[in-house]
Amino acid sequence: MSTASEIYTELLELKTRIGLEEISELDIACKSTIHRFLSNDSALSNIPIIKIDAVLDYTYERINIGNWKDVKPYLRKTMTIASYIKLIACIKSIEPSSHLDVLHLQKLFKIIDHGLLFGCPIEKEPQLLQKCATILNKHNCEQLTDMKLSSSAQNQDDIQNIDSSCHQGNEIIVECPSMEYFYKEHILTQKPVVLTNCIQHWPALTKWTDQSYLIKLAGLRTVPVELGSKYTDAEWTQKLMTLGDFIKQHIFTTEGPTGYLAQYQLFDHISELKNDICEPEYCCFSDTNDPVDINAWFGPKGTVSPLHHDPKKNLLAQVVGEKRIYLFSPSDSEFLYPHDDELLNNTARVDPRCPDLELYPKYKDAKAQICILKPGQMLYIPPKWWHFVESLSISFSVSFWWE
Ligand SMILES: O=C(O)CCC(=O)C(=O)O
Ligand SMILES: [Fe+2]
Repeated sequence: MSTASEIYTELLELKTRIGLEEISELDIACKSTIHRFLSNDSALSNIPIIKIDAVLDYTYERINIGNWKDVKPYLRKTMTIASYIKLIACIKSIEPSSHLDVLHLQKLFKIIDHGLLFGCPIEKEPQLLQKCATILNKHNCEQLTDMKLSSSAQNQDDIQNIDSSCHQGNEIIVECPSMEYFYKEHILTQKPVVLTNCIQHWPALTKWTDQSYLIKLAGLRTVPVELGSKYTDAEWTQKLMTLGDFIKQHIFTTEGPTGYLAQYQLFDHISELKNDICEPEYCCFSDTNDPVDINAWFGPKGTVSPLHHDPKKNLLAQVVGEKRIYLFSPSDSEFLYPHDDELLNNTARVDPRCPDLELYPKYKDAKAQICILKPGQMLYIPPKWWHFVESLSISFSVSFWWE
């Protein structure tokens, strides 16, 4: 295990990758704090943490005023750079010959994750904060193995123990189709399909069934979690917590509100996890050069994504556990009673598990395709197809959205 001073040295090497051009619009006082750090090795000891905190507080406030999409990139870049400086300053304040303990690591990962959640990549080193996290992880993985889980055997069983009487519905399953077949039969015709045998090689398929692997790799990392049974409920909310706390409080207990790490770009945040998955080749059938949006969906048994549709093509890969999915064609929209509200008009009012035919009589004309997605399978959901997703066990899925 490395000493604080060795880690400090390694982290400091990344400093040369930071340029000031990208934050030239920044307020002069903040800029001078950052500039002092960048221009002189020894200057760091002269910058009290309180000054860096002031830059972080100022930037955080500016970022959180108004609409997220209107935030100026220089503010989010400042958040990234100031988080890096704070990280360096914090390590510098630890006795150089000592080893980092869990409390140190907790504090340091909080700084990195705050920067990743509110900042954005800087040009010359888009992976700046991810690299810092990798450096800390590499040197200190042993520390994290001690974080014991209070998992009961029963909950572990939850991963595998599915009611085998669930019928397979009327979906089609195709074994690893050729690129040509998939393009002609599914992309062009916009027909959903369950694909088997396409992701068998993913390390995630074996690694992620072991929660202690996720805890060891990323237990101290902060992630956003949705709380509440579904996003259409009034009491639904979101919270930031560490992945370790999420696993302990929401994966291995059934008390309290359902927690769902849903629709989150976890692989941009924790880059080590990306090595466990692989972007499917079918995503190359694209009309743009935009990167594929990869999202994680990790939760206990009983998470529900209400009936909704998305604008992009989607391959939903099931890694751990099973999900029941109801699909409806876009031509069934009028039978599903979409909300009128602009924010929710891609979401239907009907719950296909127990449709209220008095309230929603036209639902009787809708044609559901139901499938149970199993580990190692991938469901292709064409753009605008309605889908309702319920987890039947502890579940980890990865979605690939592309245009
Ligand atoms: O798995 C889920 O809960 C929902 C997935 C979904 O809606 C999607 O991938 O677009
Ligand atoms: Fe969706």
